[in-house]
Amino acid sequence: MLSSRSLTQTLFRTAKASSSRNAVFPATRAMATVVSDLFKPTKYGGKYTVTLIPGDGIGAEVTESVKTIFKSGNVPVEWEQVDVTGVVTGNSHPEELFRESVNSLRRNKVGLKGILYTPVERSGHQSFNVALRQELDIYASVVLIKNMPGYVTRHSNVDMCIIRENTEGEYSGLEHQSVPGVVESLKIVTRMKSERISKFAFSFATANQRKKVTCIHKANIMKLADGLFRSTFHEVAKAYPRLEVNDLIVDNASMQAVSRPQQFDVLVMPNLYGSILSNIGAALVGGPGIIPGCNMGREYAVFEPGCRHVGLDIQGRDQANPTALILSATMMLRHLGLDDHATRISQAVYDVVADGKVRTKDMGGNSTTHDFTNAVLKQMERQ
Ligand SMILES: NC(=O)C1=CN([C@@H]2O[C@H](COP(=O)(O)OP(=O)(O)OC[C@H]3O[C@@H](n4cnc5c(N)ncnc54)[C@H](O)[C@@H]3O)[C@@H](O)[C@H]2O)C=CC1
Ligand SMILES: O=C(O)CCC(=O)C(=O)O
Ligand SMILES: [Mg+2]
Repeated sequence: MLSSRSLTQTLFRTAKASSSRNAVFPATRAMATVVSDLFKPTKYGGKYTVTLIPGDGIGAEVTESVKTIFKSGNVPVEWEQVDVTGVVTGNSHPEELFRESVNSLRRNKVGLKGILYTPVERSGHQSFNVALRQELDIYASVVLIKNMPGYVTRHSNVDMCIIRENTEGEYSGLEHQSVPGVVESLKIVTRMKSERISKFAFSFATANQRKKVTCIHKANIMKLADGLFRSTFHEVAKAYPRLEVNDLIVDNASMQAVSRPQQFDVLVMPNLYGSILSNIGAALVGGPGIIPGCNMGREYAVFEPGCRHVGLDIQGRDQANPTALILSATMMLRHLGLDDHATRISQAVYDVVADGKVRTKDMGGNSTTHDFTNAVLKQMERQ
């Protein structure tokens, strides 16, 4: 097994800024440029087998988009699809399918995933999304928040990377009612996991020629838990004297993110703050439909939309923006060393968005998921 040192050294080695056409959205490329000597997924018959979890809500529709694009682009990937769902109905066996998805990911080491629904009201139903991250120890969530060329939003020049501890913190799932009316919810923070995610963030920043790493916390209130996260971060920072380092309380960071997001470069934080800031960040540059993401560990990598939205309200309407999943899929291709395929597809997506004629509703247009997919296919043919 590779050490976490070799992991972070090999993970994200690429230039942040580039004027080349293929680097229109360089940060996404940077995030995804994973030198694939890390997990060495196996090719059978010239193809990689990748676990595919479409997920609930809009999952089936955006997954279909990716499948169509991969097929048309002759991408050497064979899907092993597991239709695990968080929606509980009378006849389904959600636990069995969940186990099947974990086993498939253990075999293949790489997965592409939509989002699984977690009912708010139902007690005793743990989030499969969270359980998957914990079981596979895919501890680093990486989400890039960057303006898409040609798509104008309130802020320009936003380019920040949110690195989020993915396996503990507020998502530990340890809650109990001590006596009726009194609930204790445990937030677990460990030195080991704080150190590991901090090292990941610094290595990522170094490999991508980024300048600054900011730790986000609430150590003024959670003095022990976030205090440990923050002090561990500063301890790790000593090994990276070339990087500018600071820390910020999460409340202030949220305000700064909506008023002056350009000040942020790489941010590292505990689990829940990562979820909230990823959502704030998405809103800054175009919404959850365009933000790709990945979950990285020492042995496995699972790529999924960075904002992790289910989209139950628009399920089955051909309305979802598939960009977030397509770009997550191109990150996965770079992880597999299939850079040419990745660039061809991601460039087509950026061109379609920049052109502005085919845009889904969330981006102010009237086009359907199918329209967008077809526009990407046409653009790929033109290249
Ligand atoms: N409710 C759940 O089961 C889960 C929730 N979460 C977390 O909770 C937060 C809130 O989740 P929900 O309330 O379920 O949000 P949601 O899934 O209802 O999404 C919020 C809004 O964004 C829209 N949207 C999302 N993805 C889109 C796309 N690709 N194209 C077009 N429109 C899109 C949806 O239609 C919806 O109007 C998320 O940020 C996520 O991190 C994460 C996993 C599961
Ligand atoms: O899995 C869920 O239901 C919620 C998880 C979440 O908020 C996230 O992954 O950002
Ligand atoms: Mg979330």
